[in-house]
Amino acid sequence: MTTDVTSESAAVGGPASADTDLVLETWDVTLRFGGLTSLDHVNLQMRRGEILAVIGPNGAGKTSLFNSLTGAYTPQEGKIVFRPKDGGEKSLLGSKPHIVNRLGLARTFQNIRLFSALTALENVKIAAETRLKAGPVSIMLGLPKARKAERLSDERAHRLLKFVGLEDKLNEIAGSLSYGDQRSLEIARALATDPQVLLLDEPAAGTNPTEKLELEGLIRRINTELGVSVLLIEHDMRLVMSVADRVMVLNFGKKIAEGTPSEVQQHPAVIEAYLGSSAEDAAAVQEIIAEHEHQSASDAEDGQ
Ligand SMILES: Nc1ncnc2c1ncn2[C@@H]1O[C@H](COP(=O)(O)OP(=O)(O)OP(=O)(O)O)[C@@H](O)[C@H]1O
Repeated sequence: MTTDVTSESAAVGGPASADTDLVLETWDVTLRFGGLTSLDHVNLQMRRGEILAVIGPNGAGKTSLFNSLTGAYTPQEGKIVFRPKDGGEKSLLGSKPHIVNRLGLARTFQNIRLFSALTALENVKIAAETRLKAGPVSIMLGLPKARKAERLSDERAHRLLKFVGLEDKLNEIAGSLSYGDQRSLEIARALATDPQVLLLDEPAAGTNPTEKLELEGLIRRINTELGVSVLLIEHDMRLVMSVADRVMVLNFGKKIAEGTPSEVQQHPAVIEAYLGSSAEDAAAVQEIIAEHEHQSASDAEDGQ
């Protein structure tokens, strides 16, 4: 059974309430692979402008949810709706990934997918060019419209690479960059398509502590400076708890809890879900408990 720990639990699974501006919403999304139910009636409500984290033990269904939102998978049941900022709503269920991207959702992947033989700049320019109005013929003929589009995508790529901290590595081959830099490059490339929602699939995986701190700052700046809503899958609990406005927890394809980081980290169903899972997840639960104890100690001090 879903345990909602937000104060707005009545809204879960129902239609968008008039006073909540939801950018992305799912109703009862169910995805099956043969006899395995990877997502089981999942209701997601993402507010415009928020950083929403999706956590859960290995195999909980997090990537399946991302794949369903971005068109890589088509759930057998349910509804997925995106509400662009200029109004209206678009059904995403069954849409092709490039259509979903054009509508305003961009993602990164758990396993980095860059053009590893191209430079950092070229990787981002290719993504920026998907937003160009110039057609292939005008690009081939070098018509003024195409030259202008080329200049704009070049400027955009430079700006974004600076934004993610790769301005000194523009001309380095993507495959030769450090793991952390490749993750930043993937984020720049996703941002080049000008998304309203950015989906980050385990961006901290494989990064060192310094890179994690930089990533934390970057996610915040994407949210506040670029005004992009961020949906984040992450195993690193410290990062999740520090950066997310709200957290949704999946286990065995079901939503088991949802709320602010402090609400979720105190939730028995969340602790229970993580106990007995992989070593990585067991470490995560230790982080949750330690964070909670630290918070309780601070609250006690504040109360004195
Ligand atoms: N293409 C697929 N074919 C068959 N089963 C799949 C497929 N994709 C996901 N699954 C199954 O769905 C379940 C959820 O997997 P998913 O990758 O969504 O979990 P996750 O929470 O992202 O896990 P992790 O944290 O390990 O990445 C798993 O049992 C997985 O084996």
